[in-house]
Amino acid sequence: MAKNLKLNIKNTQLAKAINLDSVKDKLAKKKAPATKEKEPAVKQPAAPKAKLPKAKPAPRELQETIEVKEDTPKIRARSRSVFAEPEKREDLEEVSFEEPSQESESEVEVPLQTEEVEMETEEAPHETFEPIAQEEIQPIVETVIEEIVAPEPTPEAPVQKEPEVVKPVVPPVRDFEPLKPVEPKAPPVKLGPTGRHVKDLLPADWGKKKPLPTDKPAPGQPPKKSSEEKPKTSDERAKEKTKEKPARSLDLDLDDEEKKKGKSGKFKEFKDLKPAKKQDKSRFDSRDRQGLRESDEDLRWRKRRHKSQKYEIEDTTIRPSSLKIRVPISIKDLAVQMKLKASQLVEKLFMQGLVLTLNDLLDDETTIQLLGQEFGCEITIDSSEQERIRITDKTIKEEVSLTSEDLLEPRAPIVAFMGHVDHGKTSLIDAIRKSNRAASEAGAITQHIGAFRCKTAVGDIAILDTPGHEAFSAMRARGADATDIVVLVVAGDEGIRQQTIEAIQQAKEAKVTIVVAINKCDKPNFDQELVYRQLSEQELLPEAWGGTTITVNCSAVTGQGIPELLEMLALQSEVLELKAAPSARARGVVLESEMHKGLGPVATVLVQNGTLKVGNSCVFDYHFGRIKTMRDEFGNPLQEAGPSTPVEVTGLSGLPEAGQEFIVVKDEKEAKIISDVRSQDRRQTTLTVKKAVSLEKLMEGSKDVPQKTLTLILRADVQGSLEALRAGLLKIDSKKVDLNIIFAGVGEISESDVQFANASNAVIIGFHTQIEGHAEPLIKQYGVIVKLHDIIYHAIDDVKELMAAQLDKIAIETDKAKVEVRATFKSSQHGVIAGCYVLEGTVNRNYHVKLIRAGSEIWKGSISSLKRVKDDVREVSKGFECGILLGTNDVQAGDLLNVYEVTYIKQTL
Ligand SMILES: Nc1nc2c(ncn2[C@@H]2O[C@H](COP(=O)(O)OP(=O)(O)OP(=O)(O)O)[C@@H](O)[C@H]2O)c(=O)[nH]1
Repeated sequence: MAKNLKLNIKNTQLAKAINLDSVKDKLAKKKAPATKEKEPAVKQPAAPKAKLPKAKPAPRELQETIEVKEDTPKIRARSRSVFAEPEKREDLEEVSFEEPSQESESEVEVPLQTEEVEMETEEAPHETFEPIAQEEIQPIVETVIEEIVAPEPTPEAPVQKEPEVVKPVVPPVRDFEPLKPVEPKAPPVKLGPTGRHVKDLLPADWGKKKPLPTDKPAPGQPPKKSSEEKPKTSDERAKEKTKEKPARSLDLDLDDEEKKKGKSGKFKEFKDLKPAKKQDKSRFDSRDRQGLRESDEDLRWRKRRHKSQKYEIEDTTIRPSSLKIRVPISIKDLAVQMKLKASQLVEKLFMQGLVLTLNDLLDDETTIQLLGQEFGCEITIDSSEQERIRITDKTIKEEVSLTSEDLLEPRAPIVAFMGHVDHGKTSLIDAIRKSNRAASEAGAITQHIGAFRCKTAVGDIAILDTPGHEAFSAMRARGADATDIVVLVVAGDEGIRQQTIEAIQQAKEAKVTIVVAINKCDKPNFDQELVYRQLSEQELLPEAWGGTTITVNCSAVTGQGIPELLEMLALQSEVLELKAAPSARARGVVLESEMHKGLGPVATVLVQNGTLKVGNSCVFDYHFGRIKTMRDEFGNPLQEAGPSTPVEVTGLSGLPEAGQEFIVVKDEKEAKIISDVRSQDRRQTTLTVKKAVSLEKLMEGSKDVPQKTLTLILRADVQGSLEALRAGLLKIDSKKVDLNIIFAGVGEISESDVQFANASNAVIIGFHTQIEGHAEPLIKQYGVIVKLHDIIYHAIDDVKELMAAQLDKIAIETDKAKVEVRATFKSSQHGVIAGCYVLEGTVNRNYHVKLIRAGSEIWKGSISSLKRVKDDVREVSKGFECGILLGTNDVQAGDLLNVYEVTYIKQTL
């Protein structure tokens, strides 16, 4: 207690002294902040003077104190109050008694108006001193004593007030600003809405590097240095005023160095290199106001980070250690999958002796796997899709042979009627079907493959009527492939002809049973023996002659022998043990296809195994479809078609080619996948073939390349006719003219066909088709040649003529007369005129002349003018004189003129 009392007394005395001093300090602080070291020295001598009876002279002492502490920075007093020890908390209390109005005034002052602040701080002591009388001071002292004597002074109370006092003194320092020593005498600054001072938001060199153009030195005064021309910040002004030299910013140091070094200094050079950047920095915009502007250091750091990140991305490319790919694959695609550059693969392949480009295809598994090993990647070949498309690898016969006997049932034979033109195939089928198809056929030639299912006395027969003309060889071959039995129709009055022989060969190649129908037995010149002999020559020895070949004499007109023929077919069917599995998925072959205007692609298919149902999803080689409708040969709708049934189906994605196989798959998606894969493979194959062909042509080019080309566009009503036409045209053999079919399609000749023909200078050949109404004006407009035919060999002959027309005509020279030049006459108008005498023959003015001098030809050309005396004449005969004007003036007396006629003839293919 005693100790506490003693302390209280001391504190009381001190408080009295400090009370006065605090007033002095308060005034002094506003004038100049004191240093921390000097403060005790100032305060302690003031303490004994701070007695209450001697309160009156206090103002004078204060005045003296103020004078003494004039240079003492005010901030020291305040910063001390913040960090003061607990026993010196009186100072803090004093600070709390400072007039808030003055603090607030100084706090709201704008730093750039430093002069005004200084003026206020200088005048403040006078203003404060005069109104503060002794009476006013006394109660303040008492209050202070009471507070200090209080039994439990709360140390937090002054601390809570500290931020209010200190906050304006210590300016907020931005991270990117160079740290500056806290300026003791820095005036309170005004903060912006962002909590930062405007100065801090400005670039460090803002306002320093751009002297105002109007800032010229006053007359008579020395010109200011560049550094002096810069607007001074409040900090600089404070430094100048206190005449202290604290650590300066980097910019100022550099400026000093620049002054020392002159214009050749490094800093100067740097500034010169980046003037634009400097100019940008001097801008002050909303980004600066919001504190979003990045400093140079920030930008440099960002660049460094960006660079390092980039490097890391390149360096950390993750390459697969194993891959599963499909073959064939292009080098480009393989590189993408291996995360490599294509050039790297090309380089490795080159090292292995393979010169390839990016788009070349790799299909050799070993090469691909070796390539993968070079880059540490294990490559396996994905054959799942290849297996998928191999669903038709097994033939239908193989598939049936592998089917369980329980599932197999006997099926109707598929019979193809083949033979020479007009030997009576269609008539014979008609006799069987009791229908008459031949009457409606153009040129009495069967142009389309037909398919029928006939009910006969011996059972059902599926009949294919194949065309007889040679152009249909391809179709016939396909017909033979799809059939079980070939009925070889031979007219008994004519015997075997060329196309009969072809049909025999195709049937033999297809290993199909042959039954010979010797037709037209009703004719008087029917010769059975002749046909037997010819058959035996073709290694088809008739049964009648001890062979195995079945022959039947018949007549389509009278119907003679037709039942025997059907019996023979049934017998052969039994021998062949024709069976199929109706419960299996349907498989078969496309016989015909055409584009129907309303139905789209329509195909005639022959079901060979299984049962085809409406709604089945099928793959037609590289086309697919879902069976929408199904009809028989009479147009009757069907819901399903069993083995050996030809039907017409719709719902296809495209127009399948005759002879292509079809197979039913799980669903439409599966069908699409398979057709897509097949299309892709086909494209690649086509590209390879084209490349090879072009290379071959290139090699042949040096020998004999056709100089002329006839370009064609083909249109036919159905796919079979189109192929037959194309096959017939491609058979035209010519070394002089090349035939180029740029498009072949089913349907009418359209506008686009005409435009295409015009663009490619092509001729359009229409076979069993017609021209669309809109296309006709275009044909006239462009002058495109369009040839329409219903008979295939007429179309082929027409094309041959067109090909021949492409060839240049051959000039043939025929000697007509011999003429001697006996004199020459010069004409100012025409040149030299030869005065001639016709030795032999007749000279016509349309003839040509060879000028012979001393046995050699010196000129060759046409006669420009032929005259008798002064008259132009058409001809001059032997023994007459005439004047001949040639195309040359080099004519002399004694020259001979060989007169000849030039005629042109067409070349043949
Ligand atoms: N006398 C007689 N004439 C027949 C007989 N069969 C066919 N013909 C005639 O022979 C001609 C040709 O008959 P088609 O049935 O068109 O002959 P095709 O073999 O089908 O001819 P392509 O369709 O060109 O292959 C027709 O005029 C028939 O009338 C027959 O048995 N006796």
